[in-house]
Amino acid sequence: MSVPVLTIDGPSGAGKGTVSRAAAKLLQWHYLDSGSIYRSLAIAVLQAGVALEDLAAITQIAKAMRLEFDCGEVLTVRLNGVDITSQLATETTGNAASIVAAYPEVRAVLLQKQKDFRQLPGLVADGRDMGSVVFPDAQFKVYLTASAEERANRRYKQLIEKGIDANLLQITREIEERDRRDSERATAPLMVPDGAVIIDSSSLSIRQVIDAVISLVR
Ligand SMILES: Nc1ncnc2c1ncn2[C@@H]1O[C@H](COP(=O)(O)OP(=O)(O)OP(=O)(O)O)[C@@H](O)[C@H]1O
Ligand SMILES: Nc1ccn([C@@H]2O[C@H](COP(=O)(O)O)[C@@H](O)[C@H]2O)c(=O)n1
Repeated sequence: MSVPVLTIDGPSGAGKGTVSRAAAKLLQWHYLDSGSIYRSLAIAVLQAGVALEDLAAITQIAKAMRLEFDCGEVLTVRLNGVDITSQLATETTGNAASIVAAYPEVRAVLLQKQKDFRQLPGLVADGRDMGSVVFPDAQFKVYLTASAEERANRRYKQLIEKGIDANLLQITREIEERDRRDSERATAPLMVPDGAVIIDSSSLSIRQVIDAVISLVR
């Protein structure tokens, strides 16, 4: 029997990470934060001073980069041996990640790295194409969404709590731009995967969403 997978896809700020981490903990399954792979690549590209249009150099960096994940209470990521956790959550990183993630060549290089997370006793995988491309045979699929306004408010609060300077209007614009780029790209666009249960969390608490997701699996 194949290793069970619960995929949680959706737009930025819908609550995928929060809900996926909680679900993985409750189920005692592994956790894949696929966005952090694209974010790590974006950091590597920015650190190397490579332009976000330079596909050949970006693909090379994607092939060569060495990532280590520590999925404790807080996800820790090391890029080529250096802890980059504090840079992962910034909007600069997220926006650059969404640009490099649009290249099919880059996605092809990173596909196997994501599939390798499928280990017993099971996996909760969070991203944009988990249920459609990376784990199309997943036993449980969720598409988690919320209104752009609610997602921008959540992101704003999250950044302020982390002590990161933020502007609500700018975040709203960036979320809408990221939604557009992620949904309109030709390869692995953000979409509701076949067989996914859609949860709109705009007026649900985090607890209510976690309960709904867990009840699908149990
Ligand atoms: N149902 C909810 N109600 C209120 N706040 C929520 C809810 N779900 C998540 N949040 C909050 O919204 C913020 C964004 O959540 P999270 O980082 O999990 O989203 P995400 O979908 O993983 O975003 P991204 O794809 O950009 O990483 C967090 O501060 C989280 O606590
Ligand atoms: N499966 C995925 C996951 C992420 N991306 C791209 O990375 C950006 C950052 O992702 P976060 O979930 O950490 O916000 C996101 O905007 C996507 O462009 C992806 O393409 N596929």
